[in-house]
Amino acid sequence: MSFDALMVLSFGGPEGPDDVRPFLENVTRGRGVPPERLDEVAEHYLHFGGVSPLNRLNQDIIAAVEAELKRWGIDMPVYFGNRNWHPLVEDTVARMAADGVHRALVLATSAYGGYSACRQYDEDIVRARTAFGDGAPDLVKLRQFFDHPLFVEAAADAVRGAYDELPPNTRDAARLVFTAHSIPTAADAAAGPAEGDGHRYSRQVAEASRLVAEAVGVPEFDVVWQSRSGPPQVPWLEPDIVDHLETVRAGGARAVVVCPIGFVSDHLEVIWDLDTEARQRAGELGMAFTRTATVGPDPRFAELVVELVREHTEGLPARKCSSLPAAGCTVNGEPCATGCCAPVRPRSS
Ligand SMILES: CC1=C(CCC(=O)O)c2cc3nc(cc4[nH]c(cc5[nH]c(cc1n2)c(C)c5CCC(=O)O)c(CCC(=O)O)c4C)C(CCC(=O)O)=C3C
Ligand SMILES: [Fe+2]
Repeated sequence: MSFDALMVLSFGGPEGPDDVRPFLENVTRGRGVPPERLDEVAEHYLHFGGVSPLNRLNQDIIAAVEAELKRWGIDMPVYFGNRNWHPLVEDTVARMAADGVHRALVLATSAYGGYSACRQYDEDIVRARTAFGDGAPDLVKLRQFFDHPLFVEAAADAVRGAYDELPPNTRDAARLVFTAHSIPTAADAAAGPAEGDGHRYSRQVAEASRLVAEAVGVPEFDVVWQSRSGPPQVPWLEPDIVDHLETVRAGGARAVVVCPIGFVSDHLEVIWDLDTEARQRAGELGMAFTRTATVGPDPRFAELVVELVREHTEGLPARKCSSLPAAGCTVNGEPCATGCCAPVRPRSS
């Protein structure tokens, strides 16, 4: 099938101190995130001058994908739109329509299923198309890629690189720990098709972690969570990385290699929650700490994106390393299966 364009659809992040509050309001509208948590997160952004690294990193990804498309002789402009900050997906879809785009592919910058990682990007697509009205371009979302060999290989190389950074005398006693964004346990239970048994997000994260550890040849590792939000009485996936470091130390480790397998880019939750908080906790516990690079800047990430594009334009077979479903390919934001990854709204208190 032919497509006129590719849109990279991401989360968005503030570009300066004055953006931080309105950005956070956009992210958390109607989601029951307590104001104290918002104050805390605003501080994290302000610590970096109110600028999230995410937008620039996405621009870098776009430049690499443009070059890779060109290398394959694929003539496809790449657009950029976000859920929560400028350029907002609504504006991008309007610009695409004005440029004469009738049908486009969409890369959501998350490898996984689940409401926040997949279905919410479908909602963004619906919102943007509805805002434009008649004549909005058709938008076909690329599938989840957590077990694509290029994703796994790029992450595995990053893990190898992180081991090399550890003081040599700690390497043999280092523990490999994978992290992904925590979500409410109810959201994880609802992840996947309505008819399925849920937990699509946590299972895919565990599977990606297993594949990467296997590629590196590390037999024992942990999968934990980070960046919990929401009110304390609502259960989220646990343990948290910072708490988990104590368990790692108690197990006799002298160093920890943390791989943020849940993310494509070194965005704020990676550089704050891992490089600042987790690193500090590891130091207090007397452990060496290294955090692996995310895969976004690796040339294999752009190769992966172009492979996903070619699955649609050339019928290229989907390469996968696991037997877990890689769903999330949707048309105009319709769920990929009945009730797939339906939102679990927090009960308002
Ligand atoms: C699964 C998942 C991903 C991975 C998939 C993907 O990448 O899409 C992800 C990515 C990201 N999350 C990000 C930032 C934030 N997430 C928040 C809040 C939340 N995240 C959630 C889940 C996820 N989040 C959830 C269930 C909430 C609770 C509120 C709600 O139900 O929506 C909040 C509110 C404050 C708080 O932390 O409480 C912020 C600021 C940024 C940008 C960082 C930057 O600016 O550099 C990125 C890439
Ligand atoms: Fe988040």
